[in-house]
Amino acid sequence: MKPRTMFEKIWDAHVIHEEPGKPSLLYIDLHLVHEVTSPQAFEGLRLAGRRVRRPDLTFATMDHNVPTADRFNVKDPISRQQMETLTKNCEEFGITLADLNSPDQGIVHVIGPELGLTLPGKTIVCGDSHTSTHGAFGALAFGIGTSEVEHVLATQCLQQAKPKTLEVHVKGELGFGVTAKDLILAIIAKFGTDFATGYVIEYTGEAIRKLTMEERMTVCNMSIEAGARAGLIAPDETTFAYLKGRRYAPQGEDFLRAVERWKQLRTDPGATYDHRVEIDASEIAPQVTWGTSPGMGTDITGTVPDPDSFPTEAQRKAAKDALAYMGLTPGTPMTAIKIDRVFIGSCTNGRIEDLRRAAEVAKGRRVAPHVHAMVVPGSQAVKQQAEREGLHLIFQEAGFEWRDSGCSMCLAMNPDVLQEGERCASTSNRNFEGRQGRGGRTHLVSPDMAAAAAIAGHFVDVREWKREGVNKEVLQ
Ligand SMILES: CC(C)[C@H](C(=O)O)[C@@H](O)C(=O)O
Ligand code: SF4
Repeated sequence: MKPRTMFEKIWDAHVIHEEPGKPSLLYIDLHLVHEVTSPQAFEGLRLAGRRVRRPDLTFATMDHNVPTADRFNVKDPISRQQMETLTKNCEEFGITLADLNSPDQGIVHVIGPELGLTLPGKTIVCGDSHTSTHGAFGALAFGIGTSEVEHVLATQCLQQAKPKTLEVHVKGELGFGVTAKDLILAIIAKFGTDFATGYVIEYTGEAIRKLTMEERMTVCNMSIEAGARAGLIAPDETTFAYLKGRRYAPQGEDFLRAVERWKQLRTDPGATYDHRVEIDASEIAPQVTWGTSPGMGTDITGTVPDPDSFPTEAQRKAAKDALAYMGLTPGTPMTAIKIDRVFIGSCTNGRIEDLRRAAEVAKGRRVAPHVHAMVVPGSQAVKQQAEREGLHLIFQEAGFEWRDSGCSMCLAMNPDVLQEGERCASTSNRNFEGRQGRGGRTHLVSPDMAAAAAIAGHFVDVREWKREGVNKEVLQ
């Protein structure tokens, strides 16, 4: 048999029908549902008198609209309606729902892996662009639109044009204090926000193999910000160890058999990708974005760029507009940018390891007096775990707010929003105009960098803070 990439193996195993020049019909193994993109889909089913084809392969949660300070007090009428509608729909159609009372509730892309719903080799869809997160397990996972949500609910199948394959090879090793978030931000800054349009990325190389599952999720999460349909990382011992014992993962003998199958998923030697790019992890510094797209970022040691330094007219204009919106002046050192708010959370960086990293930086220090900082666990399970480890106390003692799980300030769909002109160090994945609130200014960073910025009141090179023997007081 011809050598195949991991993408081709998963694709081939799920194609139900194929015709030249037409999209293929794919079988979907797991359909994740949240309150924002599902109401019309269920309504469509109801109008057509259809049932959900596989309620057992469908799993729902509420995340975008959930208030994180007082979660049962949903004041916004649209938010409340979306959440109530989801509850009603799940009851009527027999779908398991992690609602506000459930210890399983959380951001859809955090709970799927946590519960072991996300497994290697599966096809996974959700009406949400960051479904790419689940690719960290070697699952083909991508976002779909509301009409497609309805189609999958009704049939458990989906029409899809076959994407091309792109290898992003990450050689070397990430340096001290440099995280998976910095890696993906650097990849997007280097190759652009559309370099992977039409492709499924497979991340390969030494640096990727060394990442933990949570770090791999951070990388795959932002594949969509590079334009990719999905991101994939081959499952290995790290993956299997993470999945072992998870509630919905195969158990006992079944697990061992599954591992044998999952091992076959990796790209065969000699298989070719449609395109390939390479980056050296050892050359990456902690990143901070300065603009209004995730690709507009630079090293913490750098400066706000001069729009005139960009090669094309379109880029020059985009940079100029972005700096005007962000209220930044070319040549300003990144470390001189003062911030008002800090948000640590989201499906990019709201998992336990992210909170541990941030807590390590925050420990024994104080949030700067002019900064309002908050930590929002990605799920209730993450929250429980963090509290067992005492991380909440570290954060609270340092002056961070400690919240309940939800999308929170990743996007302005709940009470956590930036005010006009406020500047935020955020561990989320999008820095578009108005993303965190009208007129709000978002700088994307790692959890480590966000925690350090909260304390200093401006961006700092967290590597300095992490080096042993350094006098903390002096650095502040
Ligand atoms: C609300 C939802 C449809 C949206 C998405 O698809 O990604 C949101 O999660 C986001 O991050 O912008
Ligand atoms: S945390 Fe942000 S990116 Fe993730 S699903 Fe929620 S809104 Fe979308």
